[in-house]
Amino acid sequence: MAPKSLEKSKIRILLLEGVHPSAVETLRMAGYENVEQHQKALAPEELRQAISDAHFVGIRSRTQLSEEVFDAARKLIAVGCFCIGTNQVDLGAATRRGIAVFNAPFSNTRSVAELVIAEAILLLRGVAAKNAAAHRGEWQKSAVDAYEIRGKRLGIIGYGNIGMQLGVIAESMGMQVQFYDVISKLPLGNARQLPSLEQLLAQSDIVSLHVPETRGTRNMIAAPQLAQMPRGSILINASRGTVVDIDALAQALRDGHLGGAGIDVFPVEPRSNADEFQSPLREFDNTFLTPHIGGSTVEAQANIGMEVAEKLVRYSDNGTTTSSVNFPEVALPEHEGCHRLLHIHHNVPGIMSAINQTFSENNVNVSAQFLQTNEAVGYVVIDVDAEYSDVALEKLANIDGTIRSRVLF
Ligand SMILES: NC(=O)c1ccc[n+]([C@@H]2O[C@H](COP(=O)([O-])OP(=O)(O)OC[C@H]3O[C@@H](n4cnc5c(N)ncnc54)[C@H](O)[C@@H]3O)[C@@H](O)[C@H]2O)c1
Ligand SMILES: O=C(O)[C@H](O)COP(=O)(O)O
Repeated sequence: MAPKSLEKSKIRILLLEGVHPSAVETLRMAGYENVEQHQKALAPEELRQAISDAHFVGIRSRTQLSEEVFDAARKLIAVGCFCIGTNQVDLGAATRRGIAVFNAPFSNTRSVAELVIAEAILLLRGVAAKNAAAHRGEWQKSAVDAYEIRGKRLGIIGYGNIGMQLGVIAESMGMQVQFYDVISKLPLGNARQLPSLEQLLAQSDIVSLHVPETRGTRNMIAAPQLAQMPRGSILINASRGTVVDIDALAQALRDGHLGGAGIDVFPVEPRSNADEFQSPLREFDNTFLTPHIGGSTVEAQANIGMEVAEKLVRYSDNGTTTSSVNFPEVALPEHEGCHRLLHIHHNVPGIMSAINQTFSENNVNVSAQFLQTNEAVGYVVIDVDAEYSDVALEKLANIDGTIRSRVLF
């Protein structure tokens, strides 16, 4: 028997890692009351247990949703990443199971850019080291190696949402902004795109990283790249910990080649605030080491809570996938007066004709149809008269290439 539209009270939502209360409020306002919240990431076994009967899960950057975890998540319909990065989710595994993944691509960008600007100012003034010394009772009043940021060259690696915003703020403070990106990007203000990473590194006083975690960005800043940076320059990384070779950075600081660093993300981060933070960078006074808080402001978290919860609600209520990171994007109208069938299938030829043929053979009256595909999956949404939805859903579920189907009413 084909599955029925679930009552909202039966839709179980699991929120991990202290997702902001604005998410719960947004879900409740939309009628979703069955929400289980955890302030921390769960250990792997606990996670598999907790996710086993969840229809939606909300995570931040710490929870790893691997193939194994998805295997345990038998009822999962969608994942909400209440953050920007989605590298913690095996997107291929989610897609193969017909699980949509959403994130919040904009809500914490300003918070990251502000932190980077603050660190750039304080590192160029030598404040990190002078502050650490003062805490030990040392008085280091001196103008040696203390600079304004005005007129200095800021090199941004990854000119996306955060990189662009950072560039605009930095330019308003008098910095010369240049960037390197794998894609040609329209520069904002007077920013300049440089053709190679080497050029950017060699020509910047401060380098700030804003790339995602991918195979191509792994250790993109290692010993050879650090050597290309001018003596006394500053490195800031608030992107992902895998992007910088931390041992090579420690060596560059030890040698005095770099003037300082601001590092917010680490190759290995403590699982919780109760665990010790271990890093070869702890010995250096001229570094800011922050616990992955680039996006951790009250404003950002509240906005992210609302933004991602709204996306989950829209997907659950009417099938809209706008801004999904792994699903074809379909923005759908209301479906009052009819039943809506959602069909997620492998993107292979013949599926649409099979659907249309079986509907026509069974006299299913279709009032609207929406289709979008990406290279992996097709997503077709079909509005039918209520009396046909049982038979239509059953037929849909049996079409070759079907990953998943459900009905909304
Ligand atoms: N520290 C934090 O708390 C925090 C907060 C938010 C985001 N982040 C991280 O910052 C990253 C960037 O965020 P965003 O919103 O600007 O992302 P974005 O997708 O808008 O921009 C990323 C940019 O990097 C470019 N890029 C990708 N690979 C590259 C490469 N090998 N070399 C040069 N450029 C490359 C892309 O073309 C794109 O322009 C996120 O993926 C996330 O991992 C961290
Ligand atoms: O990807 C992000 O948005 C950041 O890394 C923030 O992650 P967090 O929500 O775990 O702080």
